[in-house]
Order: sequence, then structure tokens, then C-alpha cells
Amino acid sequence: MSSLTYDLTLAGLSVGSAAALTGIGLVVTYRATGVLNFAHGAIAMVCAYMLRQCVVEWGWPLWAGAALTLLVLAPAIGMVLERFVFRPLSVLGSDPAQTLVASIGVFVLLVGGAALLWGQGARDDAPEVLMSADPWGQLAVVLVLAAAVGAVVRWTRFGRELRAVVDDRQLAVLGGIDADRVATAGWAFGSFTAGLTGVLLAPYVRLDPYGLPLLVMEVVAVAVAARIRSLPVAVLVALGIGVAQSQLTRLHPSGWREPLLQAVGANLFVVALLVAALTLPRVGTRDALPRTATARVPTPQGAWIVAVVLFLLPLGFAGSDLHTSVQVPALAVVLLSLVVVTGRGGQISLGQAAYAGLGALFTALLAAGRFPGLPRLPELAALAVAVLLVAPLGLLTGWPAITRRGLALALATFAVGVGVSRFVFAQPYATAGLSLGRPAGFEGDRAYYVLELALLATALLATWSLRRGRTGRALAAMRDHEAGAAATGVPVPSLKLLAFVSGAALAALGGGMLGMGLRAFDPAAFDPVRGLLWFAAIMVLGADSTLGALAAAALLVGLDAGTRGGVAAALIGLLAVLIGRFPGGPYEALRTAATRLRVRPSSARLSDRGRAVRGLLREQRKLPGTAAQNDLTAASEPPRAGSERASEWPGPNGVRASARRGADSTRAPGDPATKPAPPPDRAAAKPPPAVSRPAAADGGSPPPGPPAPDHESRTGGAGGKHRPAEGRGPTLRARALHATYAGFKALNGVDLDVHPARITAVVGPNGAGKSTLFHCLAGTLRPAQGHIHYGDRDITPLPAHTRTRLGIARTFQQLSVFPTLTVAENVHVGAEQGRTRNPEAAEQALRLLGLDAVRTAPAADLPTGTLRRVELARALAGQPRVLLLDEPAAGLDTAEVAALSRVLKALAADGTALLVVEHDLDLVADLADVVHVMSAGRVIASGPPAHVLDALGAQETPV
Ligand SMILES: Nc1ncnc2c1ncn2[C@@H]1O[C@H](COP(=O)(O)OP(=O)(O)OP(=O)(O)O)[C@@H](O)[C@H]1O
Repeated sequence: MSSLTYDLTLAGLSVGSAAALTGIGLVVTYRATGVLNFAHGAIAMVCAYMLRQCVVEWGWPLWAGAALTLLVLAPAIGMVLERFVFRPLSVLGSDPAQTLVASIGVFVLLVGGAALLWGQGARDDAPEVLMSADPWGQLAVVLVLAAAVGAVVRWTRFGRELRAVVDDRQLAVLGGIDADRVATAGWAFGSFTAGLTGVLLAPYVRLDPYGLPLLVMEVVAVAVAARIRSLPVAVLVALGIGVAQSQLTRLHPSGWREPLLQAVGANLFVVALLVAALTLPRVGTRDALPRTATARVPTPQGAWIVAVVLFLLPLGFAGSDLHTSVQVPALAVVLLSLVVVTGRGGQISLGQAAYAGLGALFTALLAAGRFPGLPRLPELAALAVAVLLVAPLGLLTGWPAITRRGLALALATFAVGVGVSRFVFAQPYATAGLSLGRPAGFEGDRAYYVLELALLATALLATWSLRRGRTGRALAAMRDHEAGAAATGVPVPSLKLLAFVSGAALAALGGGMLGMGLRAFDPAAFDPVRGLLWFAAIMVLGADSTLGALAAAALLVGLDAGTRGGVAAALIGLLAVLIGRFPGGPYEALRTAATRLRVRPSSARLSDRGRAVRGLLREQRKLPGTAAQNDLTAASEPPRAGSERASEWPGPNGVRASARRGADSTRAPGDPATKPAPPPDRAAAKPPPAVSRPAAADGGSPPPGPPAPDHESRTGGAGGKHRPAEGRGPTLRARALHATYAGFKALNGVDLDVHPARITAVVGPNGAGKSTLFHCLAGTLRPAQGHIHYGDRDITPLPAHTRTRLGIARTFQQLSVFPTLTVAENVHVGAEQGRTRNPEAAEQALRLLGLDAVRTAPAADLPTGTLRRVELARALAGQPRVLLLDEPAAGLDTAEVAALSRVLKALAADGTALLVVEHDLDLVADLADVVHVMSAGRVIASGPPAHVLDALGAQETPV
């Protein structure tokens, strides 16, 4: 090896060792606590400042300062964070998104606190390294540390406890493990590695509150590449990137490649972060974070008047006050972009500063005539064109958002923010004093402020239009429950793109306004740390509130202008850290709603026979499956003549809200829908069963029996009575379906037909594959093999929302209502996005399900039984032809089950094809025309309910 290669390798190992330390710390903390510590870099920075304080300011010996910093302060920070920030969140059972916000809050708090304590300027007198300056020494320390951690995790009791807590914290606690102790140790160790990284790096980089944390956070790539799990991978990736980065400095290509190579060489960790965050599909074991946005914060009365007055006040200011105020409307526009993306759309976006910066940069380049391929433009035109140019760049974060959620999306958007900052803003054309004038006639601060108010008003109108009406409801639905929104017909991928593109446009407008306000493009004003601060601010002050965005802008600018820099960040950080702990706060509302929505099926109301058969079905899981199959018969039967009518539902709080009563208020006397329901007489409708092989599912197409008479819709039309002109709805057919989860066969060749005007039920023990079959039919899971046809059309590749729009609606086993919308809004989303766009269908569904009385109530406040009805009404409002119901009776009381049964029968009588996956065998026996029994991923028996259930019972006496 030449001496240059050797020297560069050594230098690379040194950088790689510091990065490996960060990787080890992030992985250990994550594995012990499930938190990816966004504050890791900020802890490193605080420790570096502390060491400098001890050694430089107080004159302590280096060893004493190092001991205090690394052995006391760093672990103490970790333990304090665990005890006072993350443990309470964990005890509250918080949404993981809250944890993410809290972690960003800690970052912002420490950055703001450091700016307050030590000032914002960079220091270049950080004490020299503590460890050996020899890279081999540093490498040895890192390797020993990684090996020691690996050995502890693998071979010690503590390591076993740690792995148990990582696998399932609640189970581990039940097993007697002190999960808090494990988490405390994880945080203390993670913080120690952060401190070590900080004191190692500080002498070689600028020590300032913003730069060092960001530098350390760029190294998160190492942890991401290791899926935040594997220590060896993290160490190897860190060392590899360090050495590669160092070796790249030897290359000197000619022409345009040189600056590109230099940029890549100087930022290889950022490149790695971009590649890892954007190409690796999943990071971490707890990757699926549900929602990110807060519930809507009610606007206090008169708040808008106060806001208007406050925003007009600066017109009376002069001098530096007015000059500072100019930043407020501009920042408010940037923050409005987060209201659209995060508040309404529920998408985490940590890269919004990049779009704001691009808006400012493009405006400056266009106004200066330096934008490639475009002539010099007047400032306002330059701003407009910049907005148009930046808007499609929103796809940079919008595209990853289609397949990512939670932590993965946070990392992807953060990576884009860092990438744009390093590869666009940090380049010579941007940093070498790019000035930006104000539009003609608006040069003075006062005139410019007036222009900004006009632009802010435009941005507000745009934001409101995206938050209201059909689009606003669809965005809120996506935020509240993504799968539920898709099942309602909301085109989730395109809506996410819309949110990010609109957000990018708004951020660009605000960024351009900021640039004009400052009369220059300042890259530091748009660095990724700002993105984190803005995200935290908007989460704290009400993500779905336009007024919150205005307040946040005023707070951020006002606090930092009036006092020492860093106050605003410290305050926002503190509030973000405390988020979720405000009783009754927005997160609390969401958490409560989420808790309500987790409903397990109840067996309390099963009859003895139902319970016995369920027990048998559970047992069957252990049987080969063919034993029962051989004795069972299956039969076709004509569709019911359906004489039942939907009738009284028990309302919330015991009030009986009747569908008929609801209908009465709008129907003329004598309307058939108002007639009392005749008693059910289902036995008479059923012919004796005929023998058939179960493999033929339900025995093929049903005889073409009559649906309900044309003049009489038993559901008041809510289910979309399928009139003769429309013909009977198509049959949904599954053929030879196979589905696997990571190699495990959950479905093994399932055939199933769901016919119009019939109720098809699927029963089976837990784990039989019922939900998997359901997911395949609904489009949320792509089968590994087999096909699904809807009529003549092969719908196997179609996504869930497209199937809903074709007429295949579904409900969920765990409730999927949109808690921040009212009952009526929930149902209207169904009418707006379903097979037909018929607002009247929403009203009919509300009446049919007895929801008129609670139509204005937020869904989050309602009991489970009512929410089941809301979900069903929402599905019906799109007038589906096929209705897939996953355990519709879960969590309902006896009266509610009876009412549900009546509605479902009425829907079938109106021609709707129903598929019901249900554990309540009494309900199945009462309801279904044909029952399919599943076990171990196969349909093992099919036939009329009495026959299937009796055959099962006869086979396994004593039942
Ligand atoms: N996301 C997943 N990853 C891995 N395995 C899964 C996943 N979802 C389901 N499984 C497994 O696939 C099998 C079928 O599960 P499925 O949920 O379809 O059964 P089920 O009949 O609906 O059960 P239940 O009545 O409890 O809902 C089970 O063994 C389950 O553990």
C-alpha cells in the first residue's frame, strides 16, 4: 500500500470511528427503547461545550473535565430523558409519532439551550481529543466498545432482558423484567456514546449549537443502513464510508465532474443517508407508526380578530422592529405548508426547509438572470416562477411517502432536507453572496410588509381550500386512518403527492418572501435544523390549525428578536418534549380515540352452542383439516326473499335512535320504507341442503332468485338498491389464492365466490387465514398466486381504493373511523369517494344506521357500537355492490347485534353481495346463506350454516 493510500486510510478510519460511535449509540438506544434518538447530535454538542467550559473557561485539568462530561453529564442526560420524557410517554401508551416529536423536541431544546448559554457563534478552541490521536487507537476503542456491547447483549442476563424488552415490552414486563431499568441503561449508554462523539469531533469542526448536531445526525445513515439493529453492520458501514470519503480526495477529474466529486467526497455520509433512507424499504422493527398529526385544536372565539389586529400592528412600527416583523408573514407561509402536509395530510415532513430554501434560491437566481435557460425576471414574476418550479420537487419527499410511514418517512424527508442543504445550498453559486431585491414599488419595509400580507392572505385561502370540502375531508381521513381511507375509496398515493406538492409550493412561496425580506439568499436560514424547529413548532401549536401557524411564526421571530437567540427554540423544544402530557391536549384526544378503536371480539354473548362450536373451530386448527371436510356437505340455496327491514338501533347512551324514525322525518306517510318490519322467517326460505364438494366453495353461482321488489328498497336506498336497469351486481370470485408472510403460507389455494343478494360467511379458528383472505379481496394484500375477478374483470392487481370505487367496500376488524371528523363527515367521505358520488346516499346511510342524532358529534367521542355503525354507514354511502365485513359484531352488545343482523339482511335483500368474517357463530347461523370454514389457510368445508355447524358439532362430541 502506498504511503498516501495508507495515510488516507488512517484518516478515513479516524472519521469512520467517530461515525461508528454514533451508530453504536443510536442502535443501542433504539434497541433498548424503540426510540430513534434524533437528539443524539444535540447531546454530542452539549457535551463538547461542557468539556470546553470545564477546561477552557474554568481551567480544570482535561481528565477532570472529561470525567465530568463523559461519565457524569452524558449518562445523566440520557437518564433524565428516559425518566422524564420517554418513560411517561411509554406509560401513557403513546402513539410512536409522539415519541418522534418528543425526540425532535429534545434536539430543538438542547440546541436552543446551548445557543442561550454559550451564544450562537462558532468556537474553535474546543480541547484536543481525549483518546489517542492515533487512528488505530480510536478504531480499537470503537471495536472494543462494539464487541463489548455485542457480548453483553448476547451472553448476559441483562442482554437477554434487553432482547425480551425489544421483542415485546409488555410481555417482558409481565415476565418480571424491569423494562424501565433496561431503557435507562440504554439511554445512559447511548448518551455516553453521543458525548464521546461530540468531544472527539469538536476540535476538528466548528463548535456551534447548530453545526455539530447536524454533522452528527448526518451519520444516522450508518444506523439506517444497519436497519437500526445490527452493530457489526453499523460499524462496518461507518468505517467503509469514512475510508471511501477519505480516498475520494485523491481523485481530481477535469471539468464539471470536479465540483461534483468534491461535493460527494465531502458529504459521503449524506449520500449514504439519502441512499439508505430512500432505497431501503423499511427501517427498524417498529417502523409502522400510525399518525403524526394532532387533532384539530378548536379556535377560541375572537382569535382571528386578535390575529388580524396583531398582524396589522407592525404597519405602525418603524426601524428595526418593522424590519424584523417582515419575517413573520413569510415564515407563516412556510409554516402553512406544514399545516397542509403534516396537520391535514398526517405526513411527517422534516425537509420543509429545503423547499423554502429552494424557493428563495430560485427566486434570487431568476431575478438575477442566473437561472439556467430562463431570462431575467422581475422579482414578483421570479417568485411566481420559483413556486411553480419548486412545486413538482415536492415529489422528492412525496414519492417516498407513498410507501413509507412514521420513522421511515421522517428519515427520508430529513435525508432530502440534508441532501438539498449540502448539495444545493452549500455550493459556491449559492454561498457567494447572492442578493435578492424586493419587487418594484415594495422596496421599503412597510410597503413590503403590505405585499407580504396580501401573499399571506393568498396562502391562507389556498390552505383553507385544501383543508375544506371533499379534498380536506379526504386528507383528514388519510391522516386519521390510512387503510380506512383507502378502503373508503380515497386515492391515498395521489393524495399524498398532492399534499407534498402543495406543501412544497407554499414553502417555496414563504422561502422566496423570506429571501426578499432579508434582501439576500442566506443558506443558513434554510438549514435542516430549521426544518426540525419548524416541524416541532407546528406540532406544538396545533398542526391542523392555520391560526397555529401564524402564532408559531410570530413566536419564533418575536422571541428571538426580542431576547438572546435560542429562546424560541428552547421554548418550542420544551413544549414539544412535554407534548402528549397536556391533559386533554390534542394528542390526548387522539390517544383516547386510538384506544377506543382497539376492540377485541367479545364472546360474552355467544350461546352455549355457539361457544362450543367456536371451541371446536379453535381445536380444528390443530387437525389436518380433511377430517371435517369429508363429512361436511355444502349446498346452494336461492337467495333470500328477505322480509326483514332495518329497524331500531340502540343509540349512544342508551337512547334508541331508530332508522325508521330518522326516515320518518323526511319521508311521506305511507312510504314503504316506513313500514314496520315483518318478523324474520328465514327457515322457510331455505331449501334442504344438497351435497357438494367443499372445494367448489359454495357450489357455484346461485340460482337467479329475485332480489327485493323494485318499488321497495329495504335499506331506504342506502345500500344502493340495484335496480333491474343496473342488473344484478357482479359476483366477486377468488380462485386458487395463495398468500405468504415472509415465507409463511397464510392462504393455501382458496376458492371463494361472493354472490349478489346473498350473505356469505367465513368462519375458522384464530390464524386460519380469514383476515388474510379478506385483505386479498379488499386489495390491501396482493396474493402471491391466484386471481380475483369482479364480474368479468380481473381485479387482482388493483389497489384498495380502486376496488372501492368499483363497488367493493369493506369494514375493518379493528375500527377504522376517522376520529377527528364528525359522524356526518365520516359518512360523507364514503359518499364522495365510493362507487357513486351521491350525497343523498350519505344521508340515507345515516338514517338507516340510526346516526342522525349524533351526526355532528366527533367520532372520537362515541362508543364502540355507534362507531361500528358509522363505519358501516360510511361503507354504504358509496353504494357498494359488494360489502366485505370483518367481524362486524365485535364489541357490540346483544341489541346492537340484532339490529346489525336486520340491516345486513335488508342489504342482501336489496341485492348487495355480503361477505362476513365473524367469530359470533350465533350471528353467522342467523345471518348467512352459506358458510365457509377455514383452517390453516384452506377452505375445509362449505355449506348452509345449519349443516356446516351441525356437522362440525356431530363430528366432535362432546361439544
Ligand atoms: N403481517 C403478518 N406477518 C406475519 N404473519 C402474519 C401476518 N398477518 C397474519 N399472519 C399470520 O398468518 C396467519 C393467518 O392470519 P390471519 O390474521 O389471516 O388469521 P385469522 O383467521 O384472520 O385470525 P383471527 O381470527 O385471529 O383474526 C396466522 O398464522 C398469522 O399469525
